[in-house]
Amino acid sequence: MSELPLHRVPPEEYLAFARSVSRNFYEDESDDDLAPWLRLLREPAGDFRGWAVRDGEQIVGNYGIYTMDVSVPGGARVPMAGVTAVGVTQTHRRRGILGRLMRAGLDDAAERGEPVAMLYASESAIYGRYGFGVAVPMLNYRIDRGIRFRDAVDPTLVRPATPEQALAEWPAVLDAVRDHRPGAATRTPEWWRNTLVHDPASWRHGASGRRLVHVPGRGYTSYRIKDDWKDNLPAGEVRLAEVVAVDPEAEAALWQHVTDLDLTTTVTAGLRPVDCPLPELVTDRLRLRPTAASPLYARLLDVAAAFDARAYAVTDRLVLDVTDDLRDQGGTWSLDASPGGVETRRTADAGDLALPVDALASVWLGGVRAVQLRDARRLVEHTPGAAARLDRLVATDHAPWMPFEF
Ligand SMILES: CC(=O)SCCNC(=O)CCNC(=O)[C@H](O)C(C)(C)COP(=O)(O)OP(=O)(O)OC[C@H]1O[C@@H](n2cnc3c(N)ncnc32)[C@H](O)[C@@H]1OP(=O)(O)O
Repeated sequence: MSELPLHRVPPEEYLAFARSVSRNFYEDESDDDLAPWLRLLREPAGDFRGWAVRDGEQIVGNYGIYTMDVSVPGGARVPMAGVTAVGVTQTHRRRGILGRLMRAGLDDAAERGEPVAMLYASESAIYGRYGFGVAVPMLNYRIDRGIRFRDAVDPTLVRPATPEQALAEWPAVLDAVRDHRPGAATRTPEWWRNTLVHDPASWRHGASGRRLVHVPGRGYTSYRIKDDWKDNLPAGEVRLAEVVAVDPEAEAALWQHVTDLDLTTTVTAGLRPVDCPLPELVTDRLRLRPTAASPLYARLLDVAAAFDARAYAVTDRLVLDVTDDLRDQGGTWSLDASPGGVETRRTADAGDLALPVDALASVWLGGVRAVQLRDARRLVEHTPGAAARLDRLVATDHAPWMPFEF
């Protein structure tokens, strides 16, 4: 059987592309529901790239990349291919269509000089084979209403925000947080409008429209409330989109606000950093129930550029013996770093440790410890103590964090 044709999707085909994405996620979105997303795909500032495989007139495979950047330790921003909208029609699965789309997307990203591709996976078993490793582990919290805080913060700090105010002020708050949080991306103007202004009913999943509140210039959150009643008593759920704050007082004030809203009993907060201050803000932490969130995965496309872009905690030199079955990033790399500078280059020296490229992506932002990878037999130490030395080298003050999905 001949291979189905794969092509780069031009903007005039984005509606057919979006319909295909929606179908492959088993969603029945109307063209009206898809309109805000289409505006985002067509936004010149977004520079979206899409690929599709066709069978006759029908798109049977879709794959997209948002042109983004990601913060790295030290505060620099690195170009990043944000892989999204991956799907293959039910009747065409397990014939290698995703594999072909993935190769096309990663080739394009590498040619454009993006040293890393990142994605959220729908199912965790899919992307390791393409060299993606967990780079930003995160937590979800389910929180009881009325949880007690150690130190009460002035509740009047939290103010309602209009979408216009939020559009004007919140991007700068997110950007300031990225200076000390590796792993975070930002949004284009149209993306912010989809986050703050546009709100079709299909995005609400039975909950209210968004409520926007902020500590002006210092922090923000938006949430929906899912109204519910049990035994004639209110049992609503506050569904937080993201809580982002520059300073500890603003963060505490926002948590205090969202965890004591009348007519609710529960707060759900997704995609929190593993060092979220919330458990330390409260006296009764067992009323916070953390579970593992869907992590952000990374695929290194240029090991030297990715490791040269970030800052290091101590001075050391390690040789990493990397295997990469899919692309050209395998081989021995010398990582020669100090708080003052870094040089990552290919070397003929023997490796202090050996690991696959997906495990190297897990270590890149300090999100997963090399010692843990060694203990799981995903990294082999040739020089005793090399894994712990790598951990000391890549250590960061704050854990990596990506506050939103894409
Ligand atoms: C970043 C994102 O957008 S995540 C969203 C991903 N999309 C979805 O989950 C929507 C529903 N699922 C789908 O559309 C499809 O099943 C996809 C896109 C996940 C996979 O597409 P396919 O064309 O079937 O994948 P393809 O045939 O290229 O499979 C490649 C390999 O991955 C494996 N694989 C594919 N899907 C899965 C899965 N869900 N779990 C485990 N392994 C998988 C295949 O078995 C195959 O393995 P092999 O190379 O050892 O034979």
